[in-house]
Amino acid sequence: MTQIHIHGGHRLTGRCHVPGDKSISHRAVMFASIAEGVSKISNFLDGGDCRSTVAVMRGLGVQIDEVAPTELVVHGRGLDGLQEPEDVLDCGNSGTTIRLLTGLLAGQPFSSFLNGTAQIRRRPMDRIVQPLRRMGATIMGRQDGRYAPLGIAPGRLRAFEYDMPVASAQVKSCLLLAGLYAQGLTVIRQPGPARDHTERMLQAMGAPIAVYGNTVHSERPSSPLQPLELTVPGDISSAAFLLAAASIVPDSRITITGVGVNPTRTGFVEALQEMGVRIEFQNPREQSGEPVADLEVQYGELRGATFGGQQIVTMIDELPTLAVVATQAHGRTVVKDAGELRVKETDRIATTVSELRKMGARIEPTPDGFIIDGPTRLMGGTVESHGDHRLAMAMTVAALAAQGPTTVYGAEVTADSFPGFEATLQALGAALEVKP
Ligand SMILES: O=C(O)C1=C[C@@H](OP(=O)(O)O)[C@@H](O)[C@H](O)C1
Ligand SMILES: C=C(OP(=O)(O)O)C(=O)O
Repeated sequence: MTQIHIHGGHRLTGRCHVPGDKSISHRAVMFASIAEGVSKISNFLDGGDCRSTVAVMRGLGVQIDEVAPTELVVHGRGLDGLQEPEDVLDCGNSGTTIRLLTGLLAGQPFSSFLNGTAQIRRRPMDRIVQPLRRMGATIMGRQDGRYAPLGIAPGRLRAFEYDMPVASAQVKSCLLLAGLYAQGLTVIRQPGPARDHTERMLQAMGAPIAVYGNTVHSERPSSPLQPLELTVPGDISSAAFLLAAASIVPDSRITITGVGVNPTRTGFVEALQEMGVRIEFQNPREQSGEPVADLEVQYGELRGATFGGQQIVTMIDELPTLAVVATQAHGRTVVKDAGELRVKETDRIATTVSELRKMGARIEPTPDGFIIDGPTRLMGGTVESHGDHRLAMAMTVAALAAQGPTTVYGAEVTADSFPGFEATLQALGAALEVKP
């Protein structure tokens, strides 16, 4: 079990970059697989979750060449070219992989079986299975389709209209993909603006995806999808750990280059700004249909704030890290409307509270979030990841601002989404070492 040993209090300075965006990397490989022709994907995220997607697409008969770990060439097989897999498709720890793939596979003329780790088998799948069944899909799973493993029978789908009960880009994307294989026009209404990488990428490939505010339409393309030539922007969800660290370790000032700043993903940056952190967007540009900028952040005085409503979906994966920052802010920080945190890799409300309390934080769980009172002088100690990459990295950030040394156990999971996390922090001046 990998451990990270951290000595807090060393300021962070300099420039760095973060690996490619996880959400965009997953989608690029999946969508390139059903395009007609050869796609080139650069700055692909070479992390555990996206490697699961590559393995699954290979299992469906797609040739994917790794020119380098972050440079992929995908030989698209066209909309109707996927092949029946010979074995169960292993989605590893990745919710995005299993949920998007189920939508893609529900309308195929062959059977497939999807599974993952024990962690994936605990996460809810009824949110996709129920609407897909309404489209005519035949999907089996434990507890009537609530949990993986999932078995998908050959299916003919019909379009439908659906009001999503939760703001989830995975559910939306799953249904839009199913819509590409359904007869008629599928209409999806989302309660808030969840990340829109699926819409942007499929539109750029020529798919008939139309967006009207929070409503998205999908239907069967009348011509083949065009292949991609795409450089994946840096992952703002990975940048969040560095932004947080620089915000709470005195005298820090860093610049993170090439970060994707799609407005459906910038909630954490806006939250930090609301708490008083100075963050500058420099050199704004567009890269492969996504907005990108360099982000400069510096340490400063922080104040507590309240976050809820539609802002939550734009920073859902960053909320454990926001809790860490809130321990250093003056006054009370409240996070509400974030019940979705309970069904991620771990129950992130419970695990964030239990681990931060070990370092002396004043944090209370609520059914749909947490309440943090600050500022608190965090004390170094022994904490664990619970097998959750976001938690391992959030606790490392807490340790950087703490008094005395900290050990984060179970830290091998940082590579699920941010390979090079520890080395990036070391290069910025953090005092930490990794023990395998
Ligand atoms: O679509 C995506 O790429 C993702 C959507 C979010 O999940 P939900 O759709 O369950 O909110 C997020 O938590 C996950 O890390 C990636
Ligand atoms: C929730 C996450 O991912 P997934 O749902 O793809 O497992 C995450 O990366 O924080």
